[in-house]
Amino acid sequence: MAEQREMKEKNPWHRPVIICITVFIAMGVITLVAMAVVQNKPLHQKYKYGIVLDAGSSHTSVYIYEWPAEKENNTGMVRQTHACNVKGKGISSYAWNISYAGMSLRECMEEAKEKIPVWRHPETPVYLGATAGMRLLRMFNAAVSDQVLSSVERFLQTYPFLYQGARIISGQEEGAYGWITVNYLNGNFRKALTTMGALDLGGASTQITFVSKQEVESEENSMLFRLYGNDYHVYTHSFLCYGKDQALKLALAKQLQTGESQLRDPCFHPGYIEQKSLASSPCVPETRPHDSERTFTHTGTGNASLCQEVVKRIFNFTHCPWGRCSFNGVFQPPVEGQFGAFSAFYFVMNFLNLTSDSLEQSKLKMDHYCSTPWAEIKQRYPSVKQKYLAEYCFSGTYILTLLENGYNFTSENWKDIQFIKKIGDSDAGWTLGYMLNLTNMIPAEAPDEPPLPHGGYVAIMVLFSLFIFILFLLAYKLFGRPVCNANKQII
Ligand SMILES: Nc1ccn([C@@H]2O[C@H](COP(=O)(O)OP(=O)(O)OP(=O)(O)O)[C@@H](O)[C@H]2O)c(=O)n1
Ligand SMILES: [Ca+2]
Repeated sequence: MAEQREMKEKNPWHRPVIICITVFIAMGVITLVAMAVVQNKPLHQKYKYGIVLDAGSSHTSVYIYEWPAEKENNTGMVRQTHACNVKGKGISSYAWNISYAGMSLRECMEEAKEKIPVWRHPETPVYLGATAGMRLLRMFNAAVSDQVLSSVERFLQTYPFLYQGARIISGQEEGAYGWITVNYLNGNFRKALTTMGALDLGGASTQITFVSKQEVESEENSMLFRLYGNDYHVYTHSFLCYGKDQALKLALAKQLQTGESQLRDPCFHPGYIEQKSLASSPCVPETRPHDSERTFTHTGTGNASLCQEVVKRIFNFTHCPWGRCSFNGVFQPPVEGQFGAFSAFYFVMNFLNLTSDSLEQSKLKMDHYCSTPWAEIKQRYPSVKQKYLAEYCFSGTYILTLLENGYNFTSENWKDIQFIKKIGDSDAGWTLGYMLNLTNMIPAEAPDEPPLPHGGYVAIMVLFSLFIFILFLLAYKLFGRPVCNANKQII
C-alpha cells in the first residue's frame, strides 16, 4: 500500500500542478486553432445585385443577378436569381405610343424592387440594352427610336437603383456578350478550357460567335478578348433581319413577289387559312410594285421540303468577296467545336422535340409535322397561342436551313450543337456577359488566389497544433522525470 502511494507520488502525471499545466496547454492549443479558424472563416455572405433589361424585338425581359460582395473578381460567382417577362410586345412596338414604352416595364421593375434588399437599392446598377427591334426602328425613324429610349430612360430613373443607361447595343456586342455568358457559366474561362460557340436566334436578328483557329479575314467580324490571362480571337456576326419573325416576313415577301393576292405557302399546315397584310419593314426590300401593306389570303399546303426551297430563297449563297462565306457575302470560317444554341433556337427545337435528333431525323420529323393538318395541330396543343403554333413549321424549317445551308453545319457536326435554355440557374443570352463587362467583373489577368483553400488551411493548423502538443507530451515524458526526481532529492 505504502509502495503504491510512493509510486503515485513518483509519477509526475498525478501531481495537480502537472495536470493544471497540461489542461492550460490543451486549452491554449484549442484557443489558437479556434482563433485561426474564426479569423480566416469567410465572412457572412453579403450579396450584391445587378439588373439588366433585355429589350428585344418581340418582348422585354428583366434579369436580376447576384454575387457575393467580397468576391467580385472571382470567376463563376455571378448567378441569375430572378427573371421577369414584361407583358406585351418589345419597346420598339411603342413607336406610335411612346409615352407608354417606359410604363410597360412597371410590373417587372416593381418585382425587382421587392426581390433586392432595400439597403442595396442605391448601389444596384440597372442597364437596359435594346437589340434588333430598336436597330430596325432606328433605321426606319431615328428620332422616334431616340424618343422611345428617352421614355424608358425617364421611367427607369424613377427607381431607387443606380441607373446606368439605356442604349441600342450593336450586333457585334450582342454576339460577343452571348459568347461570354455561355463560357462564363460553363466555367470555361476559369479552367482555361476550350470555349464553346454561341448561336442566338431572336425575333429580328441572329448571331453566330465562336473561336476560330483560322484567320478571320474581315475586321468587322473579328474580336479579341483577354480574359483571366488568356487571349481569345473570336469570330462574330449578327444578321439583322434574320431573326425568325423578320425571316418569315422575308419569306412571305419573296412568295408574294408574283403580285398575287392568294398565297399557297408550304411552310404552313394544310387547312390553314388567314387573311393577312404584310406590314412594311426595313427588312423587306421594296421590290413589289404595289403598296407594302397589301392584303392577301394565306393558305397552308404543309410541305417541309418545298418550305426549305422557299426559305433558301431569302439567303444569297452566290456572292462572296472572301475566301469563304456563310451567306449574303458575309465572311465565316468553318464552324469548329461545341456550340450552345439558345433563345428561339431552343424554344422552337424544344417545341418540335428535335433537341437531341440528328440532322436527318430532324428533317424527317419536320416533313411529318408540316404535313399534319392545321385542325389536328390546334387540337393537339390547345394551350399554345395560335399565332405561335401556326409558325413552328416555318420556324423549324428556317432553323435547319440557317444552320445547314447558312452556317454550314453538317450531319457530322450536328451533334456538336446543344440546344439550351439555361446553364445552371441562369438563362443563356447576352445580358449576363453585358453586365459582367460593364461592371468590370471579368479581369484581363487571372486574379491572385490564396495558395491554400480555407478548409486546407484549417486542417493543416489543426494537424500541426496536435503534432506540437504530442511532441510536448513526449518531451515531457522523456525529459521531465529526472527534473522532478532532482527536485525530490533537493527536498
Ligand atoms: N417561349 C417562347 C418565347 C419566344 N418565342 C419566339 O421566339 C422568337 C425570339 O424570341 P426572343 O429570343 O425573345 O427574341 P427577341 O430577343 O425579342 O428578339 P431580338 O433578339 O431579335 O431583338 C420570337 O419570335 C418569339 O415570339 C417562342 O417561340 N417561344
Ligand atoms: Ca434577343
